[in-house]
Amino acid sequence: MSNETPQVLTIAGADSSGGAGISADLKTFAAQGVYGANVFVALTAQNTLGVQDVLMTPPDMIWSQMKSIADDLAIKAIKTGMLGNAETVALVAKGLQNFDFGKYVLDPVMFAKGGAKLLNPDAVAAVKSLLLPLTELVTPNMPEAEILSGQAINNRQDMQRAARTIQKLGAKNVLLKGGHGQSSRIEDYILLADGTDFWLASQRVHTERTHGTGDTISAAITSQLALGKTLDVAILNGKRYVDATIRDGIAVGHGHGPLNHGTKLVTEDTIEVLHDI
Ligand SMILES: Nc1ncnc2c1ncn2[C@@H]1O[C@H](COP(=O)(O)OP(=O)(O)OP(=O)(O)O)[C@@H](O)[C@H]1O
Ligand SMILES: Cc1ncc(COP(=O)(O)O)c(N)n1
Repeated sequence: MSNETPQVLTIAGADSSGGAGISADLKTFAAQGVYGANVFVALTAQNTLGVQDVLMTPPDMIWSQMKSIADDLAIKAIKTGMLGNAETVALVAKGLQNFDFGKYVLDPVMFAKGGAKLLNPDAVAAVKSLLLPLTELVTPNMPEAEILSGQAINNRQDMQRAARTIQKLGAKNVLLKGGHGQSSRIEDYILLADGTDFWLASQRVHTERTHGTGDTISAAITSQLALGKTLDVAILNGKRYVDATIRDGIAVGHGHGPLNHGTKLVTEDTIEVLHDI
């Protein structure tokens, strides 16, 4: 790593199986060539089969971690993942306003792949009112976008409408991820601050090994922003990276296995950029 290596931060939860949360973020940061710092807001006892236990970090300790980083490091971009409850959401929002951590990518993690709740339902209002207005980009999956927008999503028009609603709540730019579902073609929708939009389409990899896809794409985009890329390029490069980590899979665990963050696969041709669909 050279002296020019940008520093980024993740504020999220720990996954003991190493596939999602802060583990996925740090592996992605390293693969993208940035330096990653971390604030642990929760520990989870978790594996590829589910979440067995959760321990939230005491609020004072969350604040101390943020302050320690702000006092010493030069963070260029930040992402948040699992935040757990409304108190932590409010504290992180205060930290984002108090310290300069650069451009902010919000992955509004609500559930693990197996369905376990990673955000109390009563914290959704705090995410909407306190975090969305601070974001450079928010990256909901379909169920999260339905909850944030209050609108059902059954087709592409619904995705566009939900993204517009989320933007009206204060998010500058929106990436609505299309990974959920069974269709063989996956379409992610991007609505930018100036009202322009585009889709990123790819072929679904038919695999159970998708633990941490959301963490990985948001961490890759955060890295790309810290490296100075424009948002549209950052999103495309983030999508290419997560696609390669899924396509070049590894066998770990007995359920929703993790991604291959160390992949050397280059998948430029597998992602289509579409302005009209
Ligand atoms: N089976 C798959 N094959 C190819 N790409 C996928 C697959 N599953 C997800 N992706 C891609 O991975 C990225 C993350 O999408 P997804 O909708 O899975 O997010 P997520 O549900 O937030 O992930 P997580 O479950 O980790 O929170 C998206 O760009 C999506 O298109
Ligand atoms: C600590 C933590 N953060 C985020 C996720 C979401 O990832 P996934 O939905 O792929 O399980 C997770 N399972 N655990």
